[in-house]
Amino acid sequence: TTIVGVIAKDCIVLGADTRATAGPIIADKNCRKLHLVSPNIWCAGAGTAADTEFVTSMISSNVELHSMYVNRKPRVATALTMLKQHLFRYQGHIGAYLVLGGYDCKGPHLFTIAAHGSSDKLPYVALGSGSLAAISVLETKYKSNLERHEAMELVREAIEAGIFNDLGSGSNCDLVVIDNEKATPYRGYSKPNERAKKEQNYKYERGTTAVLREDIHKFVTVETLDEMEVDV
Ligand SMILES: CCOc1ccc(-c2cc(C(=O)Nc3ccc(S(=O)(=O)NC(C)=O)cc3)c3ccccc3n2)cc1
Repeated sequence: TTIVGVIAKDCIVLGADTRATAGPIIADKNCRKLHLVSPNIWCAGAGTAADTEFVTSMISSNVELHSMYVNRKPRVATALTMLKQHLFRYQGHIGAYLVLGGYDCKGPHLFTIAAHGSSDKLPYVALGSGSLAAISVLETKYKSNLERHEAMELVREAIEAGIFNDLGSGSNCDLVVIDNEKATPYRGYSKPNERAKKEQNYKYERGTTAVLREDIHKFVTVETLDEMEVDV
């Protein structure tokens, strides 16, 4: 998995690859690793898929309940605290490594949260097995006050570094851009591994291959089997 987050001039951009693995097996070539927490808060997840999906879904519900209770739009800090406390309570046994990003009344916010409940607040982050490849791109090219499209391209390049240099990452790049008005998801923002259209038509007419012999074996009943002489 490669997941990244970047703070730009007027928005937050989160990105993720779409490969799900089970050991050496690719279990899903187009899974979703960007999760909606609230209309203005999203979370990218690395680690155990069930854990990242469930913990973000649970916090999404609790953030909505809290928002209704206090009668205010959700804050990123609220989601952060709920996630940290829940993950700390389970002492790392919930395998969720998260990049939490959003835009609230206090402006843009970007955090990483590790499975044990520790967190960091940073201008750009990368998590997952592809994070070393991704962070090398961000360290090289990140600058403050990136324009929206610049930040989207930087995140795409960081995710594709993970896709092409980490076997645990692959397939496509999903993005979500969050500004002070709305969040815009881009499912399949880039698809650098799309298979080219097949050059040939591999459908052959019936009869192309000659039938040399046809033996039709009737079903053998148990009685027939008993009468049959079988060489062992
Ligand atoms: C008391 C322990 O507290 C901790 C604090 C921080 C981290 C941590 C984890 C990561 C990290 O991303 N680990 C990680 C790797 C692969 C997948 S995966 O999903 O691609 N593969 C598997 C098998 O989970 C997920 C997460 C990380 C990455 C970049 C920079 C810093 C980092 N720090 C771990 C423990």
